[in-house]
Amino acid sequence: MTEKKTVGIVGARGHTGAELIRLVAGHPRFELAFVSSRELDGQPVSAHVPEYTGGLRYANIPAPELASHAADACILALPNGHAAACVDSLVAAGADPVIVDLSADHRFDDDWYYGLPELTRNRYAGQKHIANPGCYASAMQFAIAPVRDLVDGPVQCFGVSGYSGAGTTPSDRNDVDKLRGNLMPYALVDHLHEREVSRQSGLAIEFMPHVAPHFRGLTVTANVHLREPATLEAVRARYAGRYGDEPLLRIGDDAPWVSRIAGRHGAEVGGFTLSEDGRRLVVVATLDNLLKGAATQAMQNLNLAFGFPETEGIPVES
Ligand SMILES: NC(=O)C1=CN([C@@H]2O[C@H](COP(=O)(O)OP(=O)(O)OC[C@H]3O[C@@H](n4cnc5c(N)ncnc54)[C@H](OP(=O)(O)O)[C@@H]3O)[C@@H](O)[C@H]2O)C=CC1
Ligand SMILES: CC(=O)N[C@@H](CCC(=O)OP(=O)(O)O)C(=O)O
Repeated sequence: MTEKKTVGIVGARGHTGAELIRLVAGHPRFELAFVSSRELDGQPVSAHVPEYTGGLRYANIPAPELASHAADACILALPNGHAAACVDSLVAAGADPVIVDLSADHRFDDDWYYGLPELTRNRYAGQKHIANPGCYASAMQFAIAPVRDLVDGPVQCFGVSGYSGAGTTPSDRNDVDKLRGNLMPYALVDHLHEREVSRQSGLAIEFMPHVAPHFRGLTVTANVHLREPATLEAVRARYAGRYGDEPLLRIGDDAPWVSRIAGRHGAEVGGFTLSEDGRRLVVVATLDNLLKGAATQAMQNLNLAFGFPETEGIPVES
């Protein structure tokens, strides 16, 4: 086996950071170079992520010092607005790792590759700067892409996420007391993922997100008006044609349930329902926001960037 490629994770204490540590620890061709966290500075990684059995400790690495920690790839798992300082510091120092940014900071930047592998891998041309898509944005795009050319008018998407989607910085959206027995609507127009999917798909998206009391996993119900009447057979054939060979996408006749996707690496699309006139299609997509909505996708992107099989190191269910 050739030498492993080294990966640094910035923002490694967070929900997605922990999933990334697990994935890198279990990968045959990557190993951790550093994991940064201010709060866990000095603590052994294995004390927080038992799947990692090496001796590495978290380190507080401020952005200006990032370039002094060599790595073949650097994953940024920081809150929105913090990626630029890290990228600038790496570029200024002449370090040129593959950078995968989990935040939204580069999803609207044409100089960065937008890495939603199942839909954009044919646009990958060796870019070393990769913007990882948003979690809801991934589910919405999986729900809509196979019928994109049939869409008439805006697509409405109703989304419900587990509260891990809101990160670890305390807010109403990850406050378990306020969420108990509750469903919390927020950002009902102009959510960032509404803009992200509109930009990527070229369609008008109307997205209404909610956060629920469960920890992980999200569901999106997309309401798609069609230019011409369709049949269920034709709709199913389109989704099967588009996703049938995708190891991380599963298509089902029944609507997928969020409780069944939590902790799993793929996404599910199903529940195809047509109005009587065949002009209104409803589709449901679920995924684990921390995995296919974040860390798993980042690992697919890293594999792609290093020329490894795209799902290497990702537990794929048959
Ligand atoms: N959660 C999710 O479902 C998804 C999240 N994302 C995106 O991924 C990124 C990470 O999300 P998530 O893991 O949930 O976030 P968390 O809030 O769980 O973790 C954020 C991490 O960043 C560090 N951090 C926080 N503030 C700062 C700061 N000012 N300067 C430096 N480090 C900081 C924190 O660690 P410490 O304080 O120890 O340094 C922590 O390790 C975000 O951009 C998010 O939008 C994308 C898709 C899905
Ligand atoms: C429940 C919840 O709050 N979810 C987050 C989405 C998480 C995500 O994908 O965030 P970024 O686009 O910021 O990377 C939100 O709606 O902002």
